[in-house]
Amino acid sequence: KRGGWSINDFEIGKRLGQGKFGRVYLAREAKSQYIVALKVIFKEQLEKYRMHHQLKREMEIQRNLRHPHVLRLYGWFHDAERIFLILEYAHGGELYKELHRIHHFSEKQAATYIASLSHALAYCHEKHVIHRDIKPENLLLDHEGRLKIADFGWSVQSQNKRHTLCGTLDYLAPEMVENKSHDYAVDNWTLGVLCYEFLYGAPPFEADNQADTFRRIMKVDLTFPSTPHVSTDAKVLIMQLLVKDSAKRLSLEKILQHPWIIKNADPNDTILK
Ligand SMILES: CC[C@@H](NC(=O)c1cc2[nH]nc(NC(=O)c3ccc(N4CCN(C)CC4)cc3)c2s1)c1ccccc1
Repeated sequence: KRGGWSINDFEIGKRLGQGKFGRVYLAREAKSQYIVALKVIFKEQLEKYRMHHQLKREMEIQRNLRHPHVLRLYGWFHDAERIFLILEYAHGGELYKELHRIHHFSEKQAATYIASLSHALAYCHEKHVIHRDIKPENLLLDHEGRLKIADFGWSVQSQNKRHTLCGTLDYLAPEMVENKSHDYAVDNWTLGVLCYEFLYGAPPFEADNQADTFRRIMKVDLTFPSTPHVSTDAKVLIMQLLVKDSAKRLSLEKILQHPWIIKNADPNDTILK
């Protein structure tokens, strides 16, 4: 399309999500009738949190990411006070709402999501993109229930200390909590946290307040409720990911070869590459 998009090209539908920097609406491109999600970010908010240039960088990255488990950013445009992102529409909504609705996922469902995330993260790491902010709120489901990592503002958000402090700490790896320089392995830690939460319905280091969550993360204070629906293999994988020394965490490749993943992940759902 020459000359770029404008808000007049779209019919806006219901509001889908609300975040710190903006809102997401269901929208339809008028000529093609193509359904998208339109994320509206207020420039004033961006300036206030000095996020503008970081947003630009993240948008460039996200635009170049093409993977079945990464939500597409088709394009963007802006007007005087807002920036609009044209995003893939994920018909199934937010994964964490599904998790809270059924309390926990089966081992097959949990393993499928962990395999999908591992494939998506391996792809992102090839492109030198570290997610750093994976949590159930950033995971969406498409019309077939397949996982999509959303919210391109990944390093934008995790680099902003204020945001992390007011958000949940449950997913932060020890090196993030200690504010050390971190590398790709933070995502492997997060996969361990997510695998635990998918199976037990709550993250492993949950506590009544931030200080206790910090302490539990730093100590890797990991306990498994005794429940019949979680196999030993699942616990072994979680223990191989929730390792304080980031160099010792299981690699993404090794996760995909793990007996629990091989046994439980649905090969159709975890699209290769
Ligand atoms: C991940 C957070 C991020 N979200 C996005 O970028 C988002 C991008 C994007 N694409 N498609 C979405 N779909 C939905 O949000 C959605 C929600 C509920 C749905 N259902 C309700 C229950 N029903 C039974 C089925 C249909 C269906 C789709 C979202 S959210 C964000 C960031 C900043 C501000 C707002 C939102």
